[in-house]
Amino acid sequence: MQTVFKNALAKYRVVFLRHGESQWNKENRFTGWHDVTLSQKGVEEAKAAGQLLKKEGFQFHQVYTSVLTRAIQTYNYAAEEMGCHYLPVTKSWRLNERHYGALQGLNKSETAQKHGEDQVKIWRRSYDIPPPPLDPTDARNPANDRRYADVPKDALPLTECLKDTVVRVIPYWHDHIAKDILAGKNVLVVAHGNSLRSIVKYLDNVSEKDILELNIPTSVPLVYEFDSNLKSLGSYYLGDQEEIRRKMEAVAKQGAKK
Ligand SMILES: O=C(O)[C@H](O)COP(=O)(O)O
Repeated sequence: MQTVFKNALAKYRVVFLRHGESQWNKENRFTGWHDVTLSQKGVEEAKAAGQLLKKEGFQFHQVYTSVLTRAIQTYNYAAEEMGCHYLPVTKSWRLNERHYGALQGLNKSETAQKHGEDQVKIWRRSYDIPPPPLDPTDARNPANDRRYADVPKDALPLTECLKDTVVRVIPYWHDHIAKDILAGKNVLVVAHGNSLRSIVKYLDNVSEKDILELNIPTSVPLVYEFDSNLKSLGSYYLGDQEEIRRKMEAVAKQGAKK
């Protein structure tokens, strides 16, 4: 079974999926490029996303993930449910979460307690204000991680604002993902809250002000439909809309004081 487009003018579509809850999402810690695994709840969320995509008749030709374990695991658990482990999976650092700089590892509520909720919202959601950077001598500098050995050193971040994330993600969208979609492939992109916010900002031309309020829930398939020129005709989340609203609100509240 193949699902029909919601918009009668649509020619293409893509499905985006934020990874399921990770161990550090569970502990409410800034994660960024730190590599953590899914929590048990995250595993269940990933499986549920796979079941939902299967039930709705989605079939894919090509998958993209970041090079972070939580996104790769999410695809693997979802693929188990969809019976599509055979699909080609392209992994790129360009789809990684936004680098959270020196905030990585800190608890979000405790950080709000210390620096104020407004400051934490700026660090989490502003378009062009990055969190404090990692010291280049910090062992967590991505240059020390062999998974980035092929990435030019000057492209590896020590912190990123959303604008920086847009700069690394959108060329990848054009050079790889969009080309596959235009070639008629059904594509699934499994990535992260902020790498997906950067794509949504680009596709829907969201203003720098409005992007502040955009929160992407864990492991809920987000479907975009496009016309023949890959212009967005709208998007929708699959699943129980009330539950999805609650999940988005929960993401927004992670930066609240205890
Ligand atoms: O990197 C992280 O901490 C999360 O995955 C995304 O966090 P945010 O919703 O606080 O930006």
